[in-house]
This record gives sequence, C-alpha cells and structure tokens, in this order.
Amino acid sequence: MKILAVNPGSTSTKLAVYENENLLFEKTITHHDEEIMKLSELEDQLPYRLESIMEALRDQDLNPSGLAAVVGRGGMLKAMDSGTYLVDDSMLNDAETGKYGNHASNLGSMISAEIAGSHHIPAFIVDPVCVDELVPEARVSGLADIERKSHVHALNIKGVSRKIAAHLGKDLEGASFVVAHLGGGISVAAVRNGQIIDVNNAENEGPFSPERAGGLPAKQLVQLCFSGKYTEKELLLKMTKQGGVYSYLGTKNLIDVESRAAEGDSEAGLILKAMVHQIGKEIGAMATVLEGQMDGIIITGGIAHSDRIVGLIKKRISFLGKVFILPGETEMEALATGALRVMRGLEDAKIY
Ligand SMILES: Nc1ncnc2c1ncn2[C@@H]1O[C@H](COP(=O)(O)OP(=O)(O)O)[C@@H](O)[C@H]1O
Ligand SMILES: CCCC(=O)OP(=O)(O)O
Repeated sequence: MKILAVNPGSTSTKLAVYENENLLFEKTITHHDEEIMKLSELEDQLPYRLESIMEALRDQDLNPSGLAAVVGRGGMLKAMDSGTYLVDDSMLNDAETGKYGNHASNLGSMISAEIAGSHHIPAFIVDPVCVDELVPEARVSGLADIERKSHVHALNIKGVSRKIAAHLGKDLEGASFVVAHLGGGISVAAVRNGQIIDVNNAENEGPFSPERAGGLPAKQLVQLCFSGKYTEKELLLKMTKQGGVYSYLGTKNLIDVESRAAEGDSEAGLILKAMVHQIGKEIGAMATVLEGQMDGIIITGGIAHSDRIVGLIKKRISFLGKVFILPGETEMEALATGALRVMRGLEDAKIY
C-alpha cells in the first residue's frame, strides 16, 4: 500500500512516499523567502506548493494514481484529541479561513484533499499542532480573561515518545517523558502515559527559539503594544517569525550562530547561553509537572544535531533522569504510520 505524506512548513514543503512502512522517496522542497512572501495568504500558496509536489512525483516517475491515501501535517484547527483524522469539508473550511489561526501546516489538509480528491482516495491528517490533552490546571493562565492553549509539535513529540517507549519495551500509553522539540519553534512537553498534559505554547510561551520570542515580560509587552511603534499584525509577526535568536543576531541558523560564538562573537555566545538557560528551565518545570515520575527526557528537533548545544542542556538537566537524543524529526514516518494504522483497520479515523 503506497502512502504520500505531505508536511508543509513555513519555508519548505516536505514530501515522502511510503510503501507500507518502507520509505520509497523523500524530498524537501525549499521555498525561498521572496517566493513565499509574495503569497502571504495560505490559500494563495496552495497551487504553488501543490505544483512543486506534483513535479517532484513526476521526477521520480511516481504516478499518484498508484497511491492508497494521502496524509498531511494538520494545522491550527479546533482543539482536538491526538490521532488520525479524515479530512472533510468542515476541517477544510477552518483550515482555509484560518478560523483558529494561520500556520503553514493548515496547508497539510488542503494539499492532501486536493491530491486525494482527484484520485478518489482518502485524505488524512495526523496529530495536528492543535492537539490538546492539557490537564485542567494547565489551562489556567493567571488572568481570568485568558485561557492557555495547546499549540505544540504534537506529531514529532508523539512520534519520538512512541519510538523511545518501544526502545524501553513499553507502549506509548505506558510511558512518560519530558520531550523538548528544539526546532525553528520550541515545544517542551510533559508527556504522561502518552498524553501531552502540559506544554509551553510553541507560538508564544516558554523558551525563545531561533525565530520566536517565547514568553516575554508581560508588563513591558503591554507597553510595547500601546507604544504606537507597531501594528498588531507587525508585532505578532515580530514575535513569531522575527523574534528569538533572529531578533538579536539577524539569523535563524544556529550552525552560523555557533560558528560566530566559536570565533569570539560575545553577543552570539550570550544568546546561545541564554537559549540553553531557558530550555533547561522549561525542562525542569515540565519534570515537576510529572512529579519526576518519568522514563526520561527526550531532546529532538533540528537543534538536537548540535553536540555542543545538547551537551550544555544535558549539563543542566541530567540530574533529572536519563536523557535520550533523537536529532531531527520523525514527522514523515509518523504521518505515514498514522495513515497506515487506519488503512489497515487497526484504528478508526476520527471525524473532525
Ligand atoms: N547541526 C546543527 N547544529 C546546530 N543547529 C542546527 C543543526 N542542524 C539544524 N540546526 C538548527 O535547527 C533549526 C531548525 O530545526 P528544525 O527542526 O528543522 O525546524 P523546523 O522544522 O521547525 O523548521 C534551525 O535553527 C537550524 O539552524
Ligand atoms: C504551532 C505549534 C507547532 C509549531 O510551532 O510548528 P513549526 O515550528 O513547524 O512552526
């Protein structure tokens, strides 16, 4: 059974074709800033990204008519349980209109539906960024007007948790971890018996990341909002796409930042140290959410490729338990296996 997995990110579209669990072909299509910036609305990006995918399939002589299903990374939709969901009109409507937020992964359902629709096969999403398994006490922000929301790298966090649980001879449902996904955005999650019971909202809480500001001092943020310096849209963009490491050093590339620090750039050294400091604090916080009852700490995402950064984080957190390092992400595999579980009848597809 052939499955096409599609993972649209802010600057790339990843695609992979699996024959059952076996990867046949994988490609990352990088979209240059100028191309994507011209198409600021997700809806406008759809034909462009779709054509890039079809071209990549043609280059490999992979005919979509041989596919059994298409599966995409799910986006900002209503808060939902973890699992594999059938893409339907109501989901597509929410993804297209950005009713619950605009994120590149909204395109996952839209692209999957387009390809699947023309070949009369099902389209799915798996563990979208709006998976919400927070315990009630984690929803309370401290101000009655504001409820905390779960916006999280759920697909990779579930994927790596499942992997390490299997390595320990356990099911996901019987394993607990603190998982730190360290990518362009950062999620540090408390996973109890397979459920993400608390997490910093990866858009606007917790550690700063290569492109996001993370949690900011609230009073100064309010003052900045009313300073007249930025419109609401500008400030939100600044916090989520031009914040964090980028706002201090003008780059989101941590390989470059590490080189700069190694060459004696003290500002680069300080920002790296500060990011590690904040990540360590968040891991400690999530360990307390689990009351220390966990099988270990998993560090994953692109930044986990850096031995130096991982070493600095480990120095701060190793006293909490065993640390597992899984650099990169398992998202394409997690998408394909999520669709396969449903196609094989091992799980029912959830309805949005
Ligand atoms: N070997 C490496 N050393 C340090 N940082 C790295 C390395 N490889 C990737 N990164 C950093 O990881 C981040 C991207 O992580 P990734 O998980 O691919 O993010 P996303 O999927 O959110 O775009 C970037 O800041 C990139 O510079
Ligand atoms: C919105 C939560 C998930 C997330 O931040 O994903 P990206 O890092 O891919 O933008």
